[in-house]
Amino acid sequence: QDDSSSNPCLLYLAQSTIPHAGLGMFTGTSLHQGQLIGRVGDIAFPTTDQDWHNSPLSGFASKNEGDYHWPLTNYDWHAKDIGMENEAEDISVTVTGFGAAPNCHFRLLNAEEHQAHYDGAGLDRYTSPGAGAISTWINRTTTAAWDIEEGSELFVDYGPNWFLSRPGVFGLVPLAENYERAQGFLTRYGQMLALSDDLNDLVNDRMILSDEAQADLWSVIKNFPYVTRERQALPDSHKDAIRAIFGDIQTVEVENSIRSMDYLKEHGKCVDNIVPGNSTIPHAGRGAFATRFIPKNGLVAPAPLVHIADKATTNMFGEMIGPNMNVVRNESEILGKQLILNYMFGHPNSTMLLFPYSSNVAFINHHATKYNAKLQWTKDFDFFHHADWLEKPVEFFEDQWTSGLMLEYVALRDIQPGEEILIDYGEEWQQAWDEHMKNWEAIPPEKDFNNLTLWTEKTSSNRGKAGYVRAEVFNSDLKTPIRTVEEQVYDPYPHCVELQCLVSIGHDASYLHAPQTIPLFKRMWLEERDNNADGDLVFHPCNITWRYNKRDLYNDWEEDQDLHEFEYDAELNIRKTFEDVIIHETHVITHIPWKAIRFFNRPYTSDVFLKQAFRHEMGLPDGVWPKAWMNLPRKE
Ligand SMILES: C[S@@+](CC[C@H](N)C(=O)[O-])C[C@H]1O[C@@H](n2cnc3c(N)ncnc32)[C@H](O)[C@@H]1O
Repeated sequence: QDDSSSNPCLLYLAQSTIPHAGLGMFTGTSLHQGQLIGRVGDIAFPTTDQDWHNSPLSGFASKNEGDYHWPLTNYDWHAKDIGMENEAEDISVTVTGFGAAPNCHFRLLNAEEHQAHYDGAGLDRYTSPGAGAISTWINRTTTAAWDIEEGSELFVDYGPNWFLSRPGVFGLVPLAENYERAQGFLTRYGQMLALSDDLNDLVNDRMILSDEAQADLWSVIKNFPYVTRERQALPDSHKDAIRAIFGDIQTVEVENSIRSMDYLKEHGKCVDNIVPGNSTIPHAGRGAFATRFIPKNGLVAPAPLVHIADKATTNMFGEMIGPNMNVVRNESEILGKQLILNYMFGHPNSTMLLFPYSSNVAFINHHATKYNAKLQWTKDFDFFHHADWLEKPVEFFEDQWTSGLMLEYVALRDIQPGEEILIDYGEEWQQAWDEHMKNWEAIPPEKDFNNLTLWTEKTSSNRGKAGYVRAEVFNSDLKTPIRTVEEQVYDPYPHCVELQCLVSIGHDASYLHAPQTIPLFKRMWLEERDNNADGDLVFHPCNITWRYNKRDLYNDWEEDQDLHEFEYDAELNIRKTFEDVIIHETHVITHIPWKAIRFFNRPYTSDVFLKQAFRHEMGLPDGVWPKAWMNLPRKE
């Protein structure tokens, strides 16, 4: 894997340096602060309204309620952190690679993660049967938070809530403040060992206890039965504790979190043998390409797996009015399936699904005859891969909340650098794809009456609003004037975008106590008031009513930082509740700068929600899929 010094393996999966933490991700090269880790960012999958689609039939009042827990929840990120919050009403995001494999260690957060980018891989919804079948959210990059030595384990920030909400599952992982307190404890402990405030007495070995007694005492402290996060933050060995009294816990932890390159080459698995690129297969989107020569039977990539016991949890339902007059799911109407299903392995005789989550394996496409790789169960990595789970019935996995299975993609022949990696997804998949190709109908943009995607309100005509253009396209166009409501009658924006203005809608409390006052507010847009980080900084839907040319308004407009030539007036219709009273207000705001008017993507309009989008899990062959998991009758 690492035979060329000019092309070393950049990333490894290996046993974490944190005891009992399973897998860890390690860098195969040293990194400078700010440097991209690996070759590209990771792919992200939106899972939408998952609580609602799996809610009890009495339903929730809104799609944001409820708390359906499936194994992928442990690997999910907040949509806002990934830049995907406008995809749907309720959305959580699964990210492969750095989004799933590294551990979190609050003293060693050496890897910083960024947002994903929308890119449809050239699959146009009006012309390609592949549109909507792949994730358009890619390249969520990770960079080094500081200079990192080769062989270091990489840690990302899961956020404290992740651990605070899972004490039973993951033990008491120390948070940043626990390390502070543990460091304080160590200072006192050092003073006690020397019976002196001068910690140099420790170095000079003026301690009141023998080495052996010190080690015993430390083991009593560490092994005391009532676990706390502070105690977990203390170094494991007495030797490290003494070092940490002088340096700090972080220095000791950094040293302990480095594995030698020899160890990684021998015991780790390289996750840098493939990168995404445009697939050689029509309508497939992206594919995975070899970054180096991979010999026959060599490892293409390891694939740790999240298991899901019931594939029905990926079903997405239509809506109906429920017993409490709220919108609940209609059990008899499966409208679609979560996109992530296309990236999971399954078997026609089983309800189980497996999601491979290491870097770039999600990009591996299918070819029924030209496949050059296959899947097999990992034979080593006992600290993670539970071979005995292959004998367990499906019910066992319903209560298993952490992953513990690993497949490997292995080369069936020598693979040259730059070759696309292909596997065989199986006959069922091929049949489903052939069927999809036969039935898929191209719908021209003129027939786009906001009716191509699920859960959007159809219109009877497109009024010229046809075509799918992402908000980002409008937002990056500094030149073109934003159209007023009047202009939009003749020249509307597409259905999929909405204009919003950054305006502070708060006002004097005296008004709120006198709602009989005509709730109309008119004023100029003010930087300090409307774009104030201490304020609410919220965008609200707005109607652009007027446009001014800044040349007519100001002599020195070009000195303005905002080089857009225009300013705008807008009307905002706001609904508020105050002490159970609903108040409708109109805010007329004049002279709004371009930067305070943004286009937003409307929920349920992106390719994932296309009604005709292809959905089918990838198949694992009979010889690989465990018999014990075949809980469905065999189809003829
Ligand atoms: C695991 S993903 C592979 C990566 C995907 N191509 C991408 O761009 O993210 C599986 C999906 O890729 C597409 N795909 C894979 N092999 C294909 C093929 N032979 N023909 C058409 N589409 C294919 C299908 O949309 C399938 O559901």
